[in-house]
Amino acid sequence: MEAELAIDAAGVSKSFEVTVRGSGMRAAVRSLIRPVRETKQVVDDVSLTVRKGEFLALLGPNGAGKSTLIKMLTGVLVPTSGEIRVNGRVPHTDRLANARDIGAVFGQRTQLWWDLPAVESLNILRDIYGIPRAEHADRMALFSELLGLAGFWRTPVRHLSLGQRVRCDLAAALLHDPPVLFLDEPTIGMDLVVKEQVREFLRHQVADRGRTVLLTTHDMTEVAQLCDRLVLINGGKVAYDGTLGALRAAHHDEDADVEALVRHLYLVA
Ligand SMILES: Nc1ncnc2c1ncn2[C@@H]1O[C@H](COP(=O)(O)OP(=O)(O)OP(=O)(O)O)[C@@H](O)[C@H]1O
Repeated sequence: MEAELAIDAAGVSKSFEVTVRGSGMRAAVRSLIRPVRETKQVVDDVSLTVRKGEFLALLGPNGAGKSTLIKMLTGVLVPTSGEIRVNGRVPHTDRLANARDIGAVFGQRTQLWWDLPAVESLNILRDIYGIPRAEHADRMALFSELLGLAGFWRTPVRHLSLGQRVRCDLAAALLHDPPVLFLDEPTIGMDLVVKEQVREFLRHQVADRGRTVLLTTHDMTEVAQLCDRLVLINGGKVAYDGTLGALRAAHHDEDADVEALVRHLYLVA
């Protein structure tokens, strides 16, 4: 892998074995007695390289295969075929070392302990990662300031609003200072002011801290504001890989609305 690549995926595919059921009671009973299995191709021969310090948007319609791809890049899922290197490692075979060098936020699901205040989860993560206390205190102070956590991080996670909880998840993902950050719909459920605060935080993470970020989102304003490059997945395949500028140029419209351009890509891909 070239030294400047944070992520290098070559010909990656993922399929799942699923049970096919017809509709109606009779079909449901038949499927219990003799289930019909079929292979569902969810990610199909995806090749993708991401340079260190790049802010990449991974876009695509619902069910396109984005989360499945991220789960393979983080080592949660094993590809059916193809090769993945993240920070030079194969994520699913070197999970422990990989976990030290990546952070991940899945907006729909928390990684924090549900019954504990977020600050306690962050303290447990400090011990798991072996972060020196002074470093931990500095990062906590910074995250508290930039993400506005102090107002609610002593509340049990289960009592937090979605937007509050995801901000705590972001702090947890970055606590061990990983060079690569995976964000799967991180601003879901956030109000306008908090969204802007989180975007500013993410900009700082890339511009000042040099992190590599791979972001999936359905919010095209976010993409236009944050990302250097868009990779669009449709039906498990890469349908577009390039900058927003190149996409606009291809449409001969420098001011074209990013949402309209991406919608067009969804339809033609
Ligand atoms: N474990 C699984 N078993 C069977 N099918 C699965 C599994 N996980 C995901 N899928 C299917 O794979 C497809 C892609 O799902 P995925 O979650 O990767 O999509 P996505 O692009 O992240 O969508 P969204 O934008 O809605 O979050 C969907 O059709 C989904 O039902």
